[in-house]
Amino acid sequence: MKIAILPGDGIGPEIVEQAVKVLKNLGESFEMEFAPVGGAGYEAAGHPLPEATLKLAQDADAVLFGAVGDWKYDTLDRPLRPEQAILGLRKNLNLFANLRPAILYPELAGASTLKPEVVSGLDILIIRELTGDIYFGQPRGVRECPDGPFKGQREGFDTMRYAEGEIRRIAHVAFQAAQKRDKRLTSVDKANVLETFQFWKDIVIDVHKEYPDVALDHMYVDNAAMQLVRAPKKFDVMVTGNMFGDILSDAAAMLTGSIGMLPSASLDVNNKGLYEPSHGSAPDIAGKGIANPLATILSAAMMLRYSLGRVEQADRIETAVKTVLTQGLRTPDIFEEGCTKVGTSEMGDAVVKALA
Ligand SMILES: NC(=O)C1=CN([C@@H]2O[C@H](COP(=O)(O)OP(=O)(O)OC[C@H]3O[C@@H](n4cnc5c(N)ncnc54)[C@H](O)[C@@H]3O)[C@@H](O)[C@H]2O)C=CC1
Ligand SMILES: CC(C)CC(=O)C(=O)O
Ligand SMILES: [Mg+2]
Repeated sequence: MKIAILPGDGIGPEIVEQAVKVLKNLGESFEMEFAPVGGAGYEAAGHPLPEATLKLAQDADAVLFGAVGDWKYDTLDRPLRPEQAILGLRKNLNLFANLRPAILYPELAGASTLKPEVVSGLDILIIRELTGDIYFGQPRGVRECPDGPFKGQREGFDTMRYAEGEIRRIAHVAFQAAQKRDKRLTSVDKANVLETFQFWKDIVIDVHKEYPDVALDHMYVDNAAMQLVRAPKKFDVMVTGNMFGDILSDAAAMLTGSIGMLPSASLDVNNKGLYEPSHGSAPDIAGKGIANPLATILSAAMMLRYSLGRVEQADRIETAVKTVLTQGLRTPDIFEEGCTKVGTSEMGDAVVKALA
């Protein structure tokens, strides 16, 4: 079984190192091959997604990804910017279904910025469509404004679009996920303003006919953002488009105590996938040895569960993460009085030690 390991930039290499350490201590021999991606890809091969890296990802059984991006690349032409690597991987591997489970470990109830009673017991699943929407829609660019009061000036523009088949397939993923949980699905849209999301809503309602056992409701994205911090436990599964899902899942991350706790799986139709923490490359803390590696370690667990058919191994990792939290070990982002502050590598070592 071959895993492509793409550490990327910033804290990417530090946190991926911990997940690799955990994988190597499970008592199974996974073939792992490393390749540069993002800014590291640009430095190594002049492109954020070098051909060899893409081929490795395509040929592997699963991809473990760190994060890409650094402020120093923000002035490059867009096709050369590090973020194009993760967008390119998602598109080339058809990873249209992004699963972001926001679970609050009871030990971290006090680490959340929200009151413990608002978040304790939280277990929601955000399903984000990942290969469509305004992130990929064409045309886009900067042009001369053709009309209106700003005619003749430069304007920036992007295109929001969703094809029927794109909405149907993510809706099926969401309904099926809800069937395995509390059978409640909230579709998040902006149908009151956007044509694309009225269409989204209509298609989700149509797909619902095939899942009568799931209770479906609809919520505008602005209200959803508010409800996520007001009463997050009311949600079971949420499904939404690429941009809204990007934003809402970062908000949901804070319900779990830190964005360093939120793993993700990005899957194709056959459950082949790329696994990465939901956060970015955190250049502000890179190289300091303080990044929380748990989201990445939990992403590796998702990889074992969804793509590699090693459910028991995934369970072992998730139990080990619970154990280290019970032991009171905390990276600075989730630190509270009375706990033991540890760095990235110490946290990785502790998870390895806790593997039953
Ligand atoms: N999938 C990817 O590779 C993604 C890449 N990015 C890129 O990452 C770079 C930084 O973006 P930001 O907006 O700052 O988002 P970010 O998620 O990297 O960081 C936001 C804040 O969260 C903190 N943080 C993130 N992960 C953490 C962890 N594991 N432990 C402790 N603290 C953590 C950071 O220190 C920062 O204060 C940009 O270049 C951006 O484009 C952003 C999101 C996703
Ligand atoms: C860098 C972006 C393309 C992605 C992002 O913010 C995300 O996937 O959460
Ligand atoms: Mg994001």
